[in-house]
Amino acid sequence: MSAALQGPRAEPLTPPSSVPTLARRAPWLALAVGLGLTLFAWDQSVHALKSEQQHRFSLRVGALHSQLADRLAVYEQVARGAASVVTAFPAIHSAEWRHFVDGLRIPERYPGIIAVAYARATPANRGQDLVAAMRADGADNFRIWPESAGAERVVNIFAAPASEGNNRALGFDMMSEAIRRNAIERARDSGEPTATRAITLKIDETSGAQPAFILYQATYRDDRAAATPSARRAGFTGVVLTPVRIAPLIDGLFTDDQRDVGVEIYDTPAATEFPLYRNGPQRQDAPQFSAMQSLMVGGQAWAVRYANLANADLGGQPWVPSAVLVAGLTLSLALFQMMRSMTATRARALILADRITASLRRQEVERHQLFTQAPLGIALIDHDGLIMDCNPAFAQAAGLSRAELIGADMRLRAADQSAVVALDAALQGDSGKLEIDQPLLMGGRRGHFSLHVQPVTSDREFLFALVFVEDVGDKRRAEQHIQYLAHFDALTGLPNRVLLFDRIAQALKEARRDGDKVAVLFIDLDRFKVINDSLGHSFGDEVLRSVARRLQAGVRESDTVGRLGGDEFLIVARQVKDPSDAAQVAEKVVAHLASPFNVGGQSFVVTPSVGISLFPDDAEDAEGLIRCADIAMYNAKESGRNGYRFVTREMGTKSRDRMDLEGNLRHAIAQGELFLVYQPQVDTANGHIVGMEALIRWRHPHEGLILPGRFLPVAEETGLVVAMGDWVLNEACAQIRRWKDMFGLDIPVAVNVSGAQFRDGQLPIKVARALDANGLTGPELEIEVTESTLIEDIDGATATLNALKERGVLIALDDFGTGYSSLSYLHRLPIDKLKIDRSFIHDLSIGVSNASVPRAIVGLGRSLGLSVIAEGVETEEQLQLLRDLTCESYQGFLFSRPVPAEQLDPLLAKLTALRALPISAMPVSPPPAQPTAPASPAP
Ligand SMILES: Nc1nc2c(ncn2[C@@H]2O[C@@H]3COP(=O)(O)O[C@H]4[C@@H](O)[C@H](n5cnc6c(=O)[nH]c(N)nc65)O[C@@H]4COP(=O)(O)O[C@H]3[C@H]2O)c(=O)[nH]1
Repeated sequence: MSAALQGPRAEPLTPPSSVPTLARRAPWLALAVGLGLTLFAWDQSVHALKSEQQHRFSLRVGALHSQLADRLAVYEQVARGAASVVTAFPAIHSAEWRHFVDGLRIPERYPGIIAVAYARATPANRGQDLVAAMRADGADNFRIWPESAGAERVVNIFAAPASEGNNRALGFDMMSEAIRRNAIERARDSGEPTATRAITLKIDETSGAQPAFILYQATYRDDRAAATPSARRAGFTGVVLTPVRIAPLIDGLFTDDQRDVGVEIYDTPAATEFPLYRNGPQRQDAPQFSAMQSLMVGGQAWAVRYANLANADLGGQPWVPSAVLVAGLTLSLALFQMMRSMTATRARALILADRITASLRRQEVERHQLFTQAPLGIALIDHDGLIMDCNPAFAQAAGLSRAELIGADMRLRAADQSAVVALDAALQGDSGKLEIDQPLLMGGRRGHFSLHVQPVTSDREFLFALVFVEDVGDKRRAEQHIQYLAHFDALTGLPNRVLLFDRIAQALKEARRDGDKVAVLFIDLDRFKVINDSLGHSFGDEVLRSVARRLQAGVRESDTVGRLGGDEFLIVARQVKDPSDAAQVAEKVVAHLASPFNVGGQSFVVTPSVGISLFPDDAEDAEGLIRCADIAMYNAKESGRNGYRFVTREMGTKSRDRMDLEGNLRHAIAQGELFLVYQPQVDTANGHIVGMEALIRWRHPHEGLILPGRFLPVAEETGLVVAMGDWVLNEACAQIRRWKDMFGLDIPVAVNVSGAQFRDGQLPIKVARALDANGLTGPELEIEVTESTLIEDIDGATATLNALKERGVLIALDDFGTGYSSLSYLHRLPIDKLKIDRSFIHDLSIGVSNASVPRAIVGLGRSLGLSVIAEGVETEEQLQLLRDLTCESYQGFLFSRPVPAEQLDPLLAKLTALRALPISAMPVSPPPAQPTAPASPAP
């Protein structure tokens, strides 16, 4: 198949170069833009969230800071209030102080304030007065401490609510300690609430450091003293002090929902290392939001740092950035995917388009190849009958060039009118087929063409007509040849059986019409098988061709000579008025074949046996006539060959008998109807029995004894002869065994084997089995085979004979002298004995021959070292002649007919006795021939 006609190859699905780069990159660009926008939106949403949270944080910080400032202001108010009380009641006693402070309900309302105390300023030298006054007020153990002091003392005289710690602080000179002193002096000078830096309160010194501060509010002798610092210093009477622990102060300030904001307080804005207060566990290094605020506490600047703790709920919608991110990514990827699939679809579409285009191109090429290379002639004809196009095969069939054909008017130029009709029909929409034995177009080549004219339409509209042309010349010739082979004999060229039947049928039709007779002559060549077997098939074929020529030359033209097969010919003679007309034809046949044939340098005579049947006398159809002629031919053969016979009623009966015989023979073996007779073979010189030949007989239940000449041909034709031969072999061996046991028989018994047994290939095995079964060694048995059997397949026969010889049996060549072959093969065969055919012995007695053949055979035997026996010796004269020829032995009616085995027992007994005699006592002349009469009908 040409490459153009091959199917499309599987191509990889890669985008073709025609898909633009931009289109291929578009999904990636879209993905990049999508991701960019997503990140931007996410960033914006994060910023918005942060701003919102920052704002909320600021609001909360503002609220917290105000709360803190407010509380401290309230605490300052407490100090101020207490100072007002002291100013109003300078002589206030400790009980009244306690009463006043208890009324403030400090623990509940002012978390972190440890006490509200009052310290009185007194010059150092008036300290004892103060102690005395205090003791007089009920504080028995009151003393001022520490004792070493400056010129001015400010001594803690009242502290409420009463507690062990507060009581312990009584008498403490606060000017003795720098931080306190500093604060008191600022308080004294300013008249405003003044706080210390962060300190550890005296009451906490033992229990552990807790950041605290003390808020001082100075008291004066009268309010006017507050006008200037010096006036205030002059009118200074003491200070109200409120020690405050910072942690409780702040802790109590915030509600639970405010605790997610971390607060750190430092007492100096510069030192933010160690906080006075921290409400979170640890300071966060990088809190999300933080703010530093300052706070004035008693004239002391505090720094307050606010920061959102990790768990801070700053409101807003924190999920929004994540949602934006997820949505953006999803959308970007979806867009990417969609664009990719759109690009892939487009790419696939382009690939498909490419493929379809390629496929269309290929189809175009294929159509063109098909059109140009088609062995069928194709022409396209338009609606005017003009040739639009045609392929080379059409041009070749037409015998014109393509240029001459294109545009030619097919209808005007067609040489055959039927082609014009078919074309007209096609132009009208009808297809048609025809065969023409003309040129396709006038002026073109003549040929035998098969034309098929086919209109081509689309939507019922005629497009053009197609004319297919096939040159069927060769086909027709082949068909004619096949026809010829089907009806004619390939070897001779004569009509065969099929045509003969046809010719007879035709002749019968004519004869019925004209009231004539038809004669059928069945011709079989005598002894043709021998020619074929001995001289070879090609020789036989040449003889058959020569016979055919002579037969044809000898009949009228209206008669038919045919060959049925093998050496059987048939002549059908018409217009036969009388049987004598048929006889004349037969005589002519015999006469024509009478003169010798010369084939391959050899000259010989072939004689025919002819059987004649007549219509309507003998049969009314071909089959019947041939069967009758066949029967008549057999009769002619039986009657001595080389002649003709008309079929008779009796012949028909005989033929039927033959068929009956075949049927009965099949049962004969099984029914035990066969038996053997034995004919002695005698030494010509001394008359001693030297051997015996076993011969088959059939005792038919109705017909009595039947000789082999009648049933053997049937057995051979049907193949029954093989089974029959097996039986003979076994029976003969069994008889040898019996005779051996009875008389110590030591002469061979001969058994005939047919050609079929020989060809069977099993003969040596069967012989060995028969010998073994009867305990025989081999030389007791002699196998007789005819010359023609050997010549059929000389190599196969040699092998069989050698195998038999190896087993020890003797071989005799039967009917010797009747064959056509040269005798050159003899020395190659392991033969022991030649048997001169009885026809030569018979000829001796009637003086036809001068004994040249028997003499030659005896001479041949001697030269080859073979013994020679003559068959059919009936007279003393024949015996004498054989003695003269020094032929060693003979068999024949003269000595004994073939007889059943038991009839030979006396002879064999005698033979045994003779063997026992000394040689001198033996008779010199042969014993008188005493043909033993057969027990049952003479065999
Ligand atoms: N006119 C005349 N005939 C004599 C004379 N002496 C013997 N004959 C006959 O000559 C034939 C000799 O046998 P054959 O040539 O082998 O010829 C045999 C042999 O070819 C064949 N045949 C016989 N028995 C068998 C057998 O068992 N197997 C096969 N395959 N063939 C057998 O049948 C042929 C005919 O056998 P038979 O009828 O028994 O005929 C026998 C025998 O009866 C005589 O003096 N005058």
